[in-house]
Amino acid sequence: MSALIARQAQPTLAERLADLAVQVLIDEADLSPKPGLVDRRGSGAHQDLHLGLMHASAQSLWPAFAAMADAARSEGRVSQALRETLGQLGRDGEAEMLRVTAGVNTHRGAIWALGLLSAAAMLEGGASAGEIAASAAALARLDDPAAPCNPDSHGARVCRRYGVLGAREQAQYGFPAVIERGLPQLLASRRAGAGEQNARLDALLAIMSTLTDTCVLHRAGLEGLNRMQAGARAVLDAGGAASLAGRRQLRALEGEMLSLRASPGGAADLLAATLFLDRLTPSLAPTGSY
Ligand SMILES: CC(C)(COP(=O)(O)OP(=O)(O)OC[C@H]1O[C@@H](n2cnc3c(N)ncnc32)[C@H](O[C@H]2O[C@H](COP(=O)(O)OP(=O)(O)OP(=O)(O)O)[C@@H](O)[C@H]2O)[C@@H]1O)[C@@H](O)C(=O)NCCC(=O)NCCS
Ligand SMILES: Nc1ncnc2[nH]cnc12
Repeated sequence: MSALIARQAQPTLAERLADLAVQVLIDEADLSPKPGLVDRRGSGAHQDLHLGLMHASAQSLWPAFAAMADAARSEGRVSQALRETLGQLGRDGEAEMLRVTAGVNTHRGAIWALGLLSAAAMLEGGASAGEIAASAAALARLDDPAAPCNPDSHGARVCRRYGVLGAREQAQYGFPAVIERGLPQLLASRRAGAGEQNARLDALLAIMSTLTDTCVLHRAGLEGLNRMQAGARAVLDAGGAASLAGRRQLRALEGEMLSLRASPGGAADLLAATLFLDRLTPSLAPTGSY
């Protein structure tokens, strides 16, 4: 093989970021047992979702993530022009997702979070998770005049009704659910020897314990949100997913979520964002690999 062909076969950084974004979506979907969510065991609280659809949806988003990271490479800094390009690419990604899933919303929140983080990771090569999240926040705070205002999205409706902050603000504040909850818990549970799957479940529960997840509010109201947060805290207080007592609490939480039809889709997206930053930070160096 000629040197030229060998060089062309090397994935670009934008392609590696897209690989990683898709991989963490698949890892999130596969992680089991997750309360109320689609996982390897089944569809959780959903009628129209299943694991194969989550995988197909994740794969369909690769071009959108690669294009967002590539746009950030071309622009080289946080700017209004980059924000507008990302908005268009995000909407194109959503359209492709809806085409592949025949209209089911599988990953709208994930496109938002991982799209911004992929672009920010490209801008902030070699930076810490907090710095990448801060750069994503700066992008999210810029207005996108071309964004269609949808006052009837589930998120917009419950934010108005309950006066809470949703996916938009989570990004604008620098992903506190990821930086202050998910990532520290993932690292702490790993350090305590929980095992990788249990550490990821603990990270999800840490996010659920404080997040105003608009998916849960939309389906189960404030009572559902309070029960989700308290139930997730109870699992962690009992020793986490790796402990027998924690598993008992996790089963109880799952029963409650299913009886309320509640699904923490926003927390699931932020777990994917946690896994993205976790795997990205040590590997952004030019020689690193995912
Ligand atoms: C700014 C946007 C995020 C749009 O926000 P908005 O709140 O108006 O819209 P929603 O349609 O509600 O989408 C927000 C999704 O974000 C996830 N989420 C929820 N709470 C939080 C939170 N506190 N923090 C972070 N993320 C959160 C959640 O996504 C997951 O749930 C989806 C399923 O939800 P839903 O459709 O409600 O599903 P069901 O209950 O199953 O419906 P029914 O069965 O009852 O019908 C699933 O997709 C998960 O991903 C929320 O859904 C942003 O999207 C935007 O403006 N995009 C435009 C493009 C752009 O500018 N992009 C920039 C670069 S990427
Ligand atoms: N595993 C999952 N189940 C249901 N909704 C989701 N949204 C993102 N991940 C999800």
